[in-house]
Amino acid sequence: MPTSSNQPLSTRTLLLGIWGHLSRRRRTQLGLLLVVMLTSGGAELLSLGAVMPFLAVLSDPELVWSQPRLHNLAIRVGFTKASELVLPVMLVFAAAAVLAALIRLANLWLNGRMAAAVGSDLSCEAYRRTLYQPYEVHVTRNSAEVITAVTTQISRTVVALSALLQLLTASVVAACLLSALLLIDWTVALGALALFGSVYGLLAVTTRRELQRNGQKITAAASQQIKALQEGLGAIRDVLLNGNQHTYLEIYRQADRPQRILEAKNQFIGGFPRYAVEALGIVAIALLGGLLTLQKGAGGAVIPLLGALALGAQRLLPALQQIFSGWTVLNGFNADLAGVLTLLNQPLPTHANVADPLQLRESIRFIGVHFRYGPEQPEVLQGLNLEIHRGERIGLIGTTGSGKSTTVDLLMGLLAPTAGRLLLDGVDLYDSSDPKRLASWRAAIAHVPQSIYLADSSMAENIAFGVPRNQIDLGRVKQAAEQAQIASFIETSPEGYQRVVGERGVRLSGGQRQRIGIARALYKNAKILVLDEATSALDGKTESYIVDSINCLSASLTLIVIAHRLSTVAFCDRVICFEAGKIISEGPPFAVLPSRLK
Ligand SMILES: Nc1ncnc2c1ncn2[C@@H]1O[C@H](COP(=O)(O)OP(=O)(O)OP(=O)(O)O)[C@@H](O)[C@H]1O
Repeated sequence: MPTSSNQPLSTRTLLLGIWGHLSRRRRTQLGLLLVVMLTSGGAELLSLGAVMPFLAVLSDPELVWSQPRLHNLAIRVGFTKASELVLPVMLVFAAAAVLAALIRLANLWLNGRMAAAVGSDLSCEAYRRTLYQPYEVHVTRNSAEVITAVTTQISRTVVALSALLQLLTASVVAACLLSALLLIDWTVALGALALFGSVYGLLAVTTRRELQRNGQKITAAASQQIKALQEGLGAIRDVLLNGNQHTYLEIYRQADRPQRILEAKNQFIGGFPRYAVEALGIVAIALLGGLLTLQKGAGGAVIPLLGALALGAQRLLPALQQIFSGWTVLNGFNADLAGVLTLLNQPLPTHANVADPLQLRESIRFIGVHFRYGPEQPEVLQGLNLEIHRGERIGLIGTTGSGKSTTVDLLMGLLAPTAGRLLLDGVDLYDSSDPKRLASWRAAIAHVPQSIYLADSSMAENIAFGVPRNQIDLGRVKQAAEQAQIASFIETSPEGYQRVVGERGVRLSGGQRQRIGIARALYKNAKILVLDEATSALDGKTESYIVDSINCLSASLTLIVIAHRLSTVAFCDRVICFEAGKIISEGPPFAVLPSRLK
């Protein structure tokens, strides 16, 4: 399952793992973004460097004018007296500040765009890899956890990436500001670094564990929240009948409340040092001001130095705070990064996914097939031996849970045998020399499952399921609908095949949903048709019309019908009866069914 393990990987390892999934183009863009960050830092350096001359000229222009080097430079540029220096120096200072702000702004915008682009790449890649997982992976997963991973965890990963980019920008800016402060007064710069560095360092060491622990709990609660929503809304009929909304609300609340509280806690940890450190900064500057005045005397020499240091601190402290809060976000979202990385690390199948349908010539054969849903699970099929010939109509019957649906899932290549072999015309379905064999076999089969999933789109789109809207063959849709005995119902509505069925087909009856499912399977025009309790909601007359039209399809159509209603399989060539994962009897319906009907 795509959640983090109990032993969290370090944030660095997770980020490197995610980096490994980025395309070369994105990595190049991130490299260019680093250049923008460096420029941003350079601009900060420039604007801070411009403060000293600006304040020096403002506080005492004559002092500057009296410096031989500056004086010569000013004369060469065309100035004649000290007071003329004020305006140009002010303009240079303002221009440097505006330029620095513009570059930071561009940097901020690019950071956001880059985090969004990387987030979208990761999100699509995580979903792509999830979709490509074999069916056995899907049946053992909890869908709420998958939905949480593909939605919430990806969104939180985007926030973490954005925080990382801001952290990097702030680190470059802080390094540049510190270099400027080192040039202005190295003792003060080093003192500031030691003071603020140790405060933030101490906080980082003491809060890291808690941030990560909270993050893990938030992820688990987010998954519980989606589960609670799915359960409450999925069982809405029962909830309304039983009037137990409060029970479902309580389940939801128990997942939601701790999540919000933990999120607030992590946000507080990331934000609270700001106020403490700012106060510390002001105290340090006040102390420094007093000290410098005592040392150098009040007036002109102290003000520019103090001004530059104050401005440096005013810029440096937010940068340090951004580094810290970015770091807290990364650690707090550690569990989400781990979840996303687990999705990204899902292996992609080596065999092809799309292929032309396989033409079955003779038979499908199960030889000593065993199956279990997991290493710890009981055996569901126990040495199944069965041969189905091309064009045969086979009925599968038996007690509930005896393994009929599992058998057809194996037959369709959705599940692979735990032991034994499945042969198509004598060749193993999992023959490794033909990477297209499995996809080609799946393409040859149409299936109507026990519960049909209907998308909240039109009848036509639901029948031609998964076909892009502009490629739907409406003629084929109508033909399939007629064969499935649903055409007259669809055509009575003014919107006809464009009528929307509602989420999961809520606007339809159970029998109508089933007939759309049958029409969907018939649209595929497959040579092998599997009906798993596909007509259970239909009245006997409608069922027999459908069976008649399926029987007329083609002599070469191989039909496998699972049914509890024994009359449904009475038309089959052969009926196979299952019990506890084994075939207990098989033969023509007249031989097998009477004993079952007793
Ligand atoms: N995803 C799964 N994980 C674990 N066990 C499963 C899973 N799906 C089915 N089983 C188990 O496998 C056994 C066979 O189930 P299967 O659905 O094949 O039976 P069935 O004969 O089709 O039943 P029914 O007639 O009720 O549809 C059952 O005991 C069931 O509990």
